[in-house]
Amino acid sequence: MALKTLSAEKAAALDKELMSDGAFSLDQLMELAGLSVSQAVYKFHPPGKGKKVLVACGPGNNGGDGLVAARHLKMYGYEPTMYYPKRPKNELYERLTKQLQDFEIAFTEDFPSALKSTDLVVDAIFGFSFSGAVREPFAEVIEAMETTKTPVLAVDAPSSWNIGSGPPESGPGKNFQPNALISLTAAKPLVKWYKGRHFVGGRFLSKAMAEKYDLDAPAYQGVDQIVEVPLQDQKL
Ligand SMILES: NC(=O)C1=CN([C@@H]2O[C@H](COP(=O)(O)OP(=O)(O)OC[C@H]3O[C@@H](n4cnc5c(N)ncnc54)[C@H](O)[C@@H]3O)[C@@H](O)[C@H]2O)[C@H](O)CC1
Ligand SMILES: [K+]
Repeated sequence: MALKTLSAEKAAALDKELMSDGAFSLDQLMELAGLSVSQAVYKFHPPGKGKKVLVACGPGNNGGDGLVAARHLKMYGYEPTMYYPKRPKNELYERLTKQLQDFEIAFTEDFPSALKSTDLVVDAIFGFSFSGAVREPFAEVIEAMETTKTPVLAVDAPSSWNIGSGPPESGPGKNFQPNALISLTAAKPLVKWYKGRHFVGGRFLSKAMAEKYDLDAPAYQGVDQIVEVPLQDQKL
């Protein structure tokens, strides 16, 4: 079965529609997205494999998903450390950051050093609104994720990849191949170039909305917020 994907433009339009006609707030969508990310971490890298998780957050909502996920990970018994170098003045992100501080979650400004002692990295730097060449300080972070032997789980997209055409032809991210990916709402066309384990999450799509955007609703089981996509179904 071919996997149906959502372009960057359609993903942005769907996001907007969920928050207008769909009557969701961004807080709700981000909470569900981040909860899905935390479940994907648990499935891909259960605490028994190592509890230290370095969560790299970018300046937009992809970074917001990382902030939410970290709070849930702490609840599950992980020891998250946050790398969050660009913090726009935004009430939602500020509240999520305050929650993490209250949960005594550490923040670092030195990604390369933190990477040396972590068991897993969550890449929540860029999602479907990324475009162009990576600007600092994220270029060096992407280069570090590209070469590390530590497993990396990417949120919605491997950061630096073009949503439609995959890894960049040159520069940071050219050889970035995360070990796990959680697509939110639906896979993006970049999954064609992706080789690792793949989860889908973001369990907030009505049947009508899925049909309107020509998406297959994932077969979520019970209380799960994620579904794993078998490799053979990843063909586009
Ligand atoms: N419906 C859903 O599936 C939901 C998904 N969510 C998550 O939101 C992101 C998309 O968030 P958005 O704020 O639109 O953008 P990004 O986080 O991808 O990035 C924007 C951010 O990055 C900066 N930027 C863009 N290009 C570059 C560059 N080349 N170099 C440096 N910086 C760059 C830009 O200026 C912005 O600051 C989606 O992927 C999901 O993860 C929601 O949480 C809920 C609903
Ligand atoms: K990402």
